[in-house]
This record gives sequence, C-alpha cells and structure tokens, in this order.
Amino acid sequence: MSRLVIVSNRVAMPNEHRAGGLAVAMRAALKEHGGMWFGWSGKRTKDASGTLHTTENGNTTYCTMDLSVEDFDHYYNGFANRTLWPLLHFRLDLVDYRRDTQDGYRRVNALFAEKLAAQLREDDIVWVHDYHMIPLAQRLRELGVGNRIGFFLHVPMPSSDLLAALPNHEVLFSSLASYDLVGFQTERDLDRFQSYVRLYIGGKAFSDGRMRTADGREFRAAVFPISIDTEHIARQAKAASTRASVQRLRESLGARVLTIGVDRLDYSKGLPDRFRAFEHFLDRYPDLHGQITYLQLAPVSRSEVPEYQALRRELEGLAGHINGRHASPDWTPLRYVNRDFSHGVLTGFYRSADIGLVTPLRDGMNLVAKEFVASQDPETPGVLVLSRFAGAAAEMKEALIVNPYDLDGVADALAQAHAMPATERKERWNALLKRLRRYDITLWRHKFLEALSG
Ligand SMILES: O=P(O)(O)OC[C@H]1O[C@H](O[C@H]2O[C@H](CO)[C@@H](O)[C@H](O)[C@H]2O)[C@H](O)[C@@H](O)[C@@H]1O
Ligand SMILES: O=c1ccn([C@@H]2O[C@H](COP(=O)(O)OP(=O)(O)O)[C@@H](O)[C@H]2O)c(=O)[nH]1
Repeated sequence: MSRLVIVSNRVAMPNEHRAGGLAVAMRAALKEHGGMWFGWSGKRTKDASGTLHTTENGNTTYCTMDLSVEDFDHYYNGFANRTLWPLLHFRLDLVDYRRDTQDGYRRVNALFAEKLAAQLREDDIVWVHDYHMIPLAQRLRELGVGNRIGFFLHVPMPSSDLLAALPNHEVLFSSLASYDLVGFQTERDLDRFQSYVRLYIGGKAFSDGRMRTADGREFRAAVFPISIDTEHIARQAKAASTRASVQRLRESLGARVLTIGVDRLDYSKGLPDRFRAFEHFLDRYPDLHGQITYLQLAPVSRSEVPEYQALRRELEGLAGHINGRHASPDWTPLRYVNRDFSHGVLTGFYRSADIGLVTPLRDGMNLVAKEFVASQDPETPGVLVLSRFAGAAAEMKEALIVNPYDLDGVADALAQAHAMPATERKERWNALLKRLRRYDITLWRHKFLEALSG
C-alpha cells in the first residue's frame, strides 16, 4: 500500500493532546496507511528557516521544519493570518496586504516544498491542508514531483469579486490547479470557486467536477464536509460527568439553564455580536433573568496579530458592560473564560448545557456545533442555535438556524430554545445525531482519499 503524506502548518505530535477534528482524523489516517506528517515545528529560530526534526512513532514519521522569526512573522502572522484569513472570511475591511509578507509566504511555501520533495517516495499520496499552503503543489511540480497531490480548504471560499481584491490573486488561486483534487467544506464554497475560475482565470468547470484552466491543466474539485468522531465524543461526554471540573460547573449553576459557546478568540466567530445578542435577550426577556447562565469559553488565538488583540479588548469591555448592567449579587449572566480545555472536559461541559450557541459570521465548518450535538444526553438533549453562515448549517437544518447579524433574532432563538418542549428537543436532536453517526470523520477522510486515489 502506498504511504500517506499529510502536510499542514500545524502538526499534532504523538505525545501532544491537541484536540480538534483534524488532528484526530489525520492520526487515524496515518495509522491506517502508514506515512508521514509534515509541517511547521512550532519553533521560531534566530537562524535561517529549514532545520528539520524527525520523530518515528509506529508506522508514522513526523517531520517538522523550524522557521526563522522573520519567516514566521511574514508567512503565518502576516500573509496567512492578516491577509488570507480575513479575505477568505469575507472581511475585506480587515485585509492587510503587504508585498513583503506575500513574498515571505511564497518563500516559506517554496522551502516546505524543497524539504518535502526530498522525503517523498514515488508512490506516496500527498494530502495538503488549508490556506497556509495553497501554492505548495505548484512548487512541488516545479521540482519534478509527479505524485498524486490533494488539497483540502478548511475555511470558506468567498465570492469571486472578493478574491479579486487581492493583488496578484490570479497567481495564488490559479496555483490550486497543480493539485489533482481540491476539496471544499460545502457546495456553496465549491460554486464560488467554480465561478472564480470561469470569471477571473478564464477556465472551465464541468458538471462532473473536472476543471480546466486557460493553459489546459485539468484537475478536480469536490465537496467533503469535515465531521467528528461521533461515537468517541459521545462516549467521552458520558464519561466526563464524573470529572471534578464538570461537577463543579454543574454545582455552580444550581437550577439555572446553561447556554454554552466555545470558540477560538477570532473575529470570524462573531463574539461581539453574540454578546450583544445576549444583551438583547436580557432586555427582551426580563422574566428569564436569573434563570439562564451563558458560559463563553474563548481561548486566546493568534495573539500577536493586532486585530485579535483589539477583539480581546472589545470583548473584555462588552462582558464587563453586560454583567455590570444586568448581574445581581447572586447571579452573573455572562461567564467569560479565556482558558482552553481538553476534549475530555469540554464534552462534559457541552453535555451540561441546555443550549449551544454557535453564531460565527463566517466559518468553514465549525466542529463545535457537531461536538455539542454528539455530547448530549439522549434523555435530555440540548438545543443547538446555529449561524446560517457556518459551513455546518448546510447539514444541520434541525438546529435553530439564525442570522448572527440579527441580534433580536438570536435573542428570540435563545428564548425559543429555553421554552422548547422535550419532545421537540428530542426530535431535532435525533435527526442531527443520525446524520453525524452516518457521516463521521472516518467517512470524510475515506471519501477524500478515495477520490484522490481514483
Ligand atoms: O492553527 P491556528 O492558527 O491556531 O488555528 C486553528 C485552526 O483554525 C482553523 O480551523 C478551520 O478548520 C476547522 C476544521 O475543518 C473548521 O471546522 C473551521 O471552520 C475552520 O476555521 C484553520 O483553518 C486551521 O488551519 C487552524 O489550524
Ligand atoms: O478550549 C477548547 C476550545 C476548543 N477546542 C476544540 O477546537 C476545535 C475548534 O474547531 P472549530 O471547527 O469549531 O473551529 P476552528 O477553531 O478550527 O476555527 C474543536 O474541536 C474544539 O473542541 C478545544 O479542544 N478546547
């Protein structure tokens, strides 16, 4: 059997308990096929980029590369997270385009390609992940790599007119044609990419998923919505009720209903609007004061990027304002926590909650929405309130679907969830869970790899 080579900016090392769907899926894929996980080492050095570290574990090799302080700053903090991330999340207002960071991004991708090419065997299958690595296949092809190479975009693909606002966009996005297969989270992402190829790079999109660029290169593009390890999460959630931290949370609530939000502290997650929507809820439903506690977990993310620092300050102000206005000596309506938690604990928190509040302004998928559903107690399942702009909304129609910009609408959905009869909760939850059981993370990766190998 051919080896699988996974390439992603972050590599979850064998002794690292990095949660999240991607790490779980990739570990399982590598265990099944044997192969290599290749990416950034997590180290920033004073020396030039390029030092490799190799760790063997079972049938998997972990190969990671150090980056210099400047390369990391240009490639990750700069072009990936201040230019591409806002662009791909429809936030032209936050795009900070600089030629030097774009050059850094290209340089780092070229270096990743050079180091990776030296490790590849002829029949390896290569699977590249996310916006950090868009030009990687093109660089690999230039080095003579003829292997099958697939790419999966975890974040949204925005409308073509937005993509076109990026200087040199054709150079970057036409490089996707060097992959054999390009995967998206939803049909809408694929549609928007196909329009872009037609409108801006003079290519063609065929109904069977084939695409052709103006210079004749053919590749395929298709939809593979990422999912979770549904059974594992359900088991973890059940077992978590004995954990001290989960018990402490439950005891602290008393008879109050728990609403939970879990998001990296990222502007794409719509946290300021969510906090304001919660304030609208408190204003519109004074009878429910004292009956609901909203717990927002928001681990700090990309903290060197100025837009993320500004967001953190904004949320601190909003949380203080909401509690100052509405709290009473024995009730804090909003609990705002910047720590991160392991999946073992998180799934117990989800299960303790009656309402899951997931209202990103844009999100590639949003695994939290799926994990919340998988964690529920079948006897007393919670209600998911979900933004229509999360990729997950395409598959989770039985959630209460909201527009995160409509603050009164989100407030009303919270009240509706609070008042929802047990039979309706169960009906909605059963339908959601059934789909999550059928289409889980294992099927996701099998479908992608099958399409790539075929
Ligand atoms: O690596 P970081 O900069 O710390 O960021 C964490 C990851 O965030 C993004 O996740 C996306 O992938 C999820 C799984 O497909 C999806 O559900 C979510 O909607 C996306 O935002 C990013 O795309 C990853 O590359 C980052 O590692
Ligand atoms: O304290 C935390 C907060 C989040 N997560 C995990 O981080 C992932 C977030 O994925 P999602 O797709 O929701 O958004 P992303 O952060 O990838 O944009 C989920 O698996 C969460 O369970 C976690 O393990 N601990």
